[in-house]
Amino acid sequence: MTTSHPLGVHSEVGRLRTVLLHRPGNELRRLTPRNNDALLFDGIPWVDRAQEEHDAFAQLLVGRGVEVLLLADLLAETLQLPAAREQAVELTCRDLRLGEQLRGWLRRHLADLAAEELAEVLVAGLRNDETAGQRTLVTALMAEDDFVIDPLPNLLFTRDSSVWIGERPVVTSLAMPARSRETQLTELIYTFHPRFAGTDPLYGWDRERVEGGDVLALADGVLAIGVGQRTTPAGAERLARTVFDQDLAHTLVVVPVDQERATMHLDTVVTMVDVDAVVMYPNIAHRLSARVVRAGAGGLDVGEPLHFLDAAAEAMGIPELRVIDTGLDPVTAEREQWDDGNNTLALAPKVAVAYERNTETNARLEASGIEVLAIRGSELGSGRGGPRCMSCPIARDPL
Ligand SMILES: NC(=[NH2+])NCCC[C@H](N)C(=O)O
Repeated sequence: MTTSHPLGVHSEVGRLRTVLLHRPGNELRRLTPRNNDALLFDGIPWVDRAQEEHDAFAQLLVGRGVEVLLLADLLAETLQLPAAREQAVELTCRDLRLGEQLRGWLRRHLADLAAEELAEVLVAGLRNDETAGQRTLVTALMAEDDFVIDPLPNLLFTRDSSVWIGERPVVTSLAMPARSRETQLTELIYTFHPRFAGTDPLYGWDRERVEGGDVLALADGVLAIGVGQRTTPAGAERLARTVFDQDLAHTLVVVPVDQERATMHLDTVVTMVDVDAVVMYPNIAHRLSARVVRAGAGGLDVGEPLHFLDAAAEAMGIPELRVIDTGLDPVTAEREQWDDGNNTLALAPKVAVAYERNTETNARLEASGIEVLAIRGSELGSGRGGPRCMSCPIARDPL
């Protein structure tokens, strides 16, 4: 293990020191052609290969001196603590679909599991036919393969279920039913795990919707927040008030994003690759707008809509936010955007991890002086997320 660095994130591109990943596991084996849409996957991944791809991603990061924390390890360690276990069991069993009888059994069953086993069930879920032959009206009427506890295949995208703003971990609040339980787990980890003792988590899983994929740390004190399919206007407002009150940022750049699957988060269309440069989906680059929001007397001071690049540059206090011109024809651009070509993870200024399949976008990045570290992702990508989605930076060096 690498030596640990002070926790905190003040930019998108400062040298990455510590990152939270989730190695995909049995939760992916729950996907079927009948449930994959609801579980937000566009296909049925070959799980062994997805794990190999993910291991290679993690190895690349370790090779570059990044400390990789795995969510399942942190969760199992957290669940060693009785208070954490109790909270986990209580929240999981709240689900109304269970009914009182099954809930009672589930409480006892979960309470008896060892920490690693409990972590596994919380992530991979539990099917009706795995309830040890419980005979209740609910289990009798549910199909055998219905879930009593839903699996969390999108835990892979650790970017969304928490985000560090300065020295504070923010527990987000996810919009889609298939993901809402994820942040109960990140909240547990940040609240109880000794690695995070002394940090003070913000926000919470049961608040107005904010997803980490919509949050970009443009510069110290300046955040961009996408509002669209996932983060709601009310979520952006609550985040603004929270970060201003806590002095974690002075400016928010609020960016409306089309409410479509292809652009479910801001980071599916724009990510930073240098202190003053972004890679951006060319088909919308000209029409992405934003409002600059600052703390005002008695509330929020909300600016008029500007072009995103102008709003961001103004907020960052720089003359221009450069766009790496990927110059792609609209069809290639659309294909590579769908495959997360714009979803790069910066390891340092001008160094970014990207999916290898987006050859044209990557070639243009290289031509603009960005070192591209290409990873395979044919299986990982079936959940519609790239290197940035699959990583939650916990420590980056100041710029
Ligand atoms: N930050 C991101 N772009 N995350 C991608 C998340 C993909 C995931 N299947 C979902 O629909 O939620």
